[in-house]
Amino acid sequence: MRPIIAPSVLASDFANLQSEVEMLNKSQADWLHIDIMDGRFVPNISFGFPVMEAIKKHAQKPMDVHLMIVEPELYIERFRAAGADTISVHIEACNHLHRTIQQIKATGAKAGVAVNPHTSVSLLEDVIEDLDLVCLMSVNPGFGGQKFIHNTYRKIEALKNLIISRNSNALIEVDGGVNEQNAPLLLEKGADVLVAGNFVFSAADPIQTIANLKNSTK
Ligand SMILES: O=C(CO)[C@H](O)[C@H](O)COP(=O)(O)O
Repeated sequence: MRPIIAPSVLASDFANLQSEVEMLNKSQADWLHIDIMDGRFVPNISFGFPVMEAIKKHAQKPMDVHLMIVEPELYIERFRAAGADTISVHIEACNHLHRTIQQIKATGAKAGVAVNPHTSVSLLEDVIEDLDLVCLMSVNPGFGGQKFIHNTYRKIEALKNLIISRNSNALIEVDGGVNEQNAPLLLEKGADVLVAGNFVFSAADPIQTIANLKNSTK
């Protein structure tokens, strides 16, 4: 099966956000990946509800929202109201992960959990059946344009085994440093969703670059 491609709007030209979103509408992108950073969970601040709502006004594809914030449970309903179709919270930011996953599902959004490079996927063992998505961070979160962390391949395999053993429907998303070179091996290991920021938006032809990622084969 072809991968789901989710370009990260974080790497787009914010001064021309409408045309960037229209470009994604025309492209083979499946989802728009929306990175929310609070300056506390990660050492960077991206954007919040008004920008997300502006994106939603023009987007013709689902919004995949990655919350890099502390206490995400305080804002789940607002992100859903702002247009999130999938909401991922960080396992490292949740004291009551099971409750937060149920809270996301109660809004009607798909529920995801994001996992930092240092966090073992084995910690998802008791919630994997409840998840629609696991976002494996292949860079330390907070910034686009970083180098892909190689250990991610091993984590995809471990996560895939966990998903199969628990009969879970969770998709495996890889986020950070994804490009045309590493995409085939990511897919071979079991990735379903590829997030790409700089690789797409710095390309001379982003539409063609998205098509190339979409056509990556195992
Ligand atoms: O979550 C993120 C950063 O925390 C970004 O989505 C991720 O880094 C993608 O950007 P790039 O493809 O440029 O690495």
